[in-house]
Amino acid sequence: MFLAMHFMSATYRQRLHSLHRILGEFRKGLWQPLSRARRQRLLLVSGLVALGAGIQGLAPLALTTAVDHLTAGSLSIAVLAVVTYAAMAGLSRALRQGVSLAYGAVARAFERDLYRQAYAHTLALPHAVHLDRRAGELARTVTDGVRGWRRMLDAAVFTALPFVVEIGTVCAVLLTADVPASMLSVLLTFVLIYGVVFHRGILGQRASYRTAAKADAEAQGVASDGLANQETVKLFTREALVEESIGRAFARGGAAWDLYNRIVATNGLLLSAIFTLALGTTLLLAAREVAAGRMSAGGFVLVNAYVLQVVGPVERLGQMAREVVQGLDLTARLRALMAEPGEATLSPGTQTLPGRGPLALAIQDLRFGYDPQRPVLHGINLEIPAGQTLAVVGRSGSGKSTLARLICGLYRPDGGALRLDGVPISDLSLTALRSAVAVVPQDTVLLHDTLRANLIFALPEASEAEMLEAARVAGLETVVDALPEGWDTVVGERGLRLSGGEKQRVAIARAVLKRPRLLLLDEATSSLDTRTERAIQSSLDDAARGVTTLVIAHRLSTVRNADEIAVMEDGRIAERGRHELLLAAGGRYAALWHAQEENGLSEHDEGTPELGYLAPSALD
Ligand SMILES: Nc1ncnc2c1ncn2[C@@H]1O[C@H](COP(=O)(O)OP(=O)(O)OP(=O)(O)O)[C@@H](O)[C@H]1O
Repeated sequence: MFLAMHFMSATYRQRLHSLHRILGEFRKGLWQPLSRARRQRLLLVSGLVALGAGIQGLAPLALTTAVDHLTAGSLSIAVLAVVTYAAMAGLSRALRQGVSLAYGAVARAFERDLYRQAYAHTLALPHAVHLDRRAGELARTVTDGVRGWRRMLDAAVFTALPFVVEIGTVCAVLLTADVPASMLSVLLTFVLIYGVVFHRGILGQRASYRTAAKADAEAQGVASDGLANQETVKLFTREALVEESIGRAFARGGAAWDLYNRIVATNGLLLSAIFTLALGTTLLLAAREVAAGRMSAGGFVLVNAYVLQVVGPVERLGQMAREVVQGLDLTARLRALMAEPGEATLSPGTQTLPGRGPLALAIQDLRFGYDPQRPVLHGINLEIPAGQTLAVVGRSGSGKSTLARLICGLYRPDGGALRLDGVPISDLSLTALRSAVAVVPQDTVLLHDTLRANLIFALPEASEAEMLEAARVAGLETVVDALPEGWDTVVGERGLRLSGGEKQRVAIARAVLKRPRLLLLDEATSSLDTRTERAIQSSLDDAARGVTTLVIAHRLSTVRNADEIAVMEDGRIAERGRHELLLAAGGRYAALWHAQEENGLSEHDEGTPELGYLAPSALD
């Protein structure tokens, strides 16, 4: 009654339902993308595992025959039966070992496919998702998830499958052999009690396992935060503080693991007690049958062997449940991540941009906020005719970079429209849009690779001559010449071995090499010293000639020649016009210009290029 209630309860059905859903995910995420050859190999491996389990399940029959013939005095048959028994046991073990070898290759292929698929999906997630996560968190989610799936695959092939085959064989033998029904029902009752106790134990373990794993992940987070800030830690001599907080975080994890181990040990003891009772009771019943002459000595051996054989798989099933539960916990975050829609799903446009050459950009009533409660752009209207340059200037935080991010499709507007050559960018595929646009961002992050690899990343098919020309335009040649390994210099993680200005030159060279139809320069030269900036500015002007360009700049002197200048204020365009016109109007632009002039940051005639470092606060 209790058992029936247990298995019919709503939570149990709910769990079955979620297991069904996960199996669906397993099929979709792992099985379907597998190549035919890998599937066949996995099926072959599973077939061999099942064969091994079947042989193991039948082996006690040979032992029973041996005992019966020994007691009956027919030695030769007994010897044959013993040899068969040993051969069966040996074969089933040998199969297991051989299969492990073949399985290793399939499982590694599973892992490779999963890593690739998971990282491809993660890369395709919207920009905002990446900004919201802590560095390293996504990589950890993927690694844990792949480990979890691998555990579950191991458990399915090496535990669940042999369990089904072995139990099936054992049941078939016990039902066909002449074992009294009373003994079978005692055995079945013990197996069910064992199953339920185990199931409850697993639930208790699961909660403490989660707490322990969470504490561990937090401790790892504290440690990686310390490493990521190593420069600050050293400069403030705070090593001891960081070490202590790392130690405390890991100690919290340690206490949680102690609790988990105690629960596992208690459950193990309880299960051993049930097993001992089951074995003892069944063997006593069998002994009574033998004493009453209703069962042969071989039958007694058979019962003993099969009690062990039933409990063995049930125990292994317990291990499997533990593996699956831990696997599910490990994959939980990856499964959630894989369910998040990628950029292409959120921006399902498929159109391409016809023609070649510069694109006309039209922005109408563009509205956007990162947070719906806090709008950043309040209805922007701008156009850049094909081949012209528009400069956007304004205070820090007024929304200039946000505008650039919307143009590249990194975020989707809340309202209004952006059109390239009359085509709404929401109708374009992201590949078509981003192939046409090149961006020089405020902060350039580089790949942990050589300078050459970083530059050629923009256009892998570019010739050496094209690459060198792009480097010349960006003033990168001088940087390369000064490096001992020239183009083969590895720039360090995120490009940390280069100065800000050097990285910016790589970014400019990349944009030039890409030959875009729309160029976005987001304070592209802000990290350069004034003299270098001026040299690169004129090269950039050459490169931008004939390319539609949107320049975001703080230093107004760098954009005075733009075809049009728009002044942005609190997410609105406050003024628009050419430099001279805006200056004459005496509005916000003129005020900014004069403020920079006073700070020596603007050059008001061509002959006095006395510019200093521009602190962003100079505009505020
Ligand atoms: N990823 C983000 N999530 C939430 N808010 C953001 C995000 N990026 C920027 N903001 C906010 O949006 C506003 C506009 O930022 P934006 O970077 O567009 O300004 P900006 O004009 O380019 O500034 P700066 O000249 O300093 O680069 C700011 O208030 C900023 O805090």
